[in-house]
Amino acid sequence: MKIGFLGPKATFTDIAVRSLFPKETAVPYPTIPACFDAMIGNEIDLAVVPLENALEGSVNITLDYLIHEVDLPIVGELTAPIRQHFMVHPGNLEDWAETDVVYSHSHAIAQCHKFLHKELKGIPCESTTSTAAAAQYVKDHPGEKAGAIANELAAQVYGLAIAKEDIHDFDFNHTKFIVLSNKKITIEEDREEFSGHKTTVMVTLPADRAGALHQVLSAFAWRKLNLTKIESRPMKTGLGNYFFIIDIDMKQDDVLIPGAVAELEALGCSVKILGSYPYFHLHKKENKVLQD
Ligand SMILES: O=C(O)C(=O)Cc1ccccc1
Repeated sequence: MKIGFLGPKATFTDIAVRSLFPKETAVPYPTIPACFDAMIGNEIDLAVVPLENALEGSVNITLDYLIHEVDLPIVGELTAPIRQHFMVHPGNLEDWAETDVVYSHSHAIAQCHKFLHKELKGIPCESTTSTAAAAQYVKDHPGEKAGAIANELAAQVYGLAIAKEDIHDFDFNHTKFIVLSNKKITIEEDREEFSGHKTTVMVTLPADRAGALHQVLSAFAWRKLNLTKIESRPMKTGLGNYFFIIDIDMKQDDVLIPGAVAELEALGCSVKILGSYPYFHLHKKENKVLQD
C-alpha cells in the first residue's frame, strides 16, 4: 500500500505514518491539499494529514478541504505526543541566541510562543508548509542565522543541532492525525495503540432559529450517544453561518446513529457522515528514529 502524507521526510505526520503503517510505502507530499489531490487522483491508497493539536486547535486547512473541497471518508485516526525542539545549523550552535529568523509550521510556532517570547524576543517567525520543511530550509541555508522548530528526527535527517529541547509551552502537547481513503481499506485493530471507534458527522443547522443547536444535541443526548467533540467552522456563505463537526464515541450502528440522523433531518438539518473508524493512541514520548 502507498500512504501519502504531509512531508517532507521527518514531519510529525511522517512519524505518525511510520508508527501506524510500518511496513507500507510512505510517499511525501509538500502540502496538505497535495495529499488530498494525490488521494483523489488515485496515486496513493491512503492519505494521512494533521487534523487537530491539543495546544493550538484545529488545522483549518484540513477541515476546510474535508468540508468544502473533497468527498473522502475518514477511515482512521491517530493521536501522537508532540515534542518540539529548537534547532540550528551546527555551525551556528554556539550563537543560537543570535538567530534572526525562525522557521516552522504555524502550529509549531504557536505551540512554542513562551519560548520564542523569552529567548528570541521580537525576531520574525516565518511559517513553512511543515516543521520538516523548515528544518530542510535551515540545512540548505547555512549562511543565514536561521533556526527551525521541528522534531528530533528532523534534526537527524537534516543534520541540524538541537539548541533547546522541549520548547513547547505545555507538556501535554498531542496532535491528532486522520487517515483518509476512497478505497475499501480496513486498518488493523489488533495492536496496543487501538483505543476504540468513533463516528464523525457534519451537521448544518436550518435557518437561524432559537434552540436549534440545543435540539441537535438533544437528539444525541436522549440516545445516550457520547459526544467527544463539537466544533464549528464557517460555511463561507456569510458571517454567522456555520457547520458543526461532531464526533460520536461509537462505531456506526443500525439503530442509534441512523435514528439520530433521521431526527436531525426531520428538524431541517442536513447531515453528512464523514466516517466511522478506529482510533489509535501512540504512547511513546520519544520520536523513534526511522530506519529506511
Ligand atoms: O509539520 C509537521 O511536522 C506536521 O506534521 C504538522 C504538524 C505541525 C505541528 C505539530 C504537529 C503536526
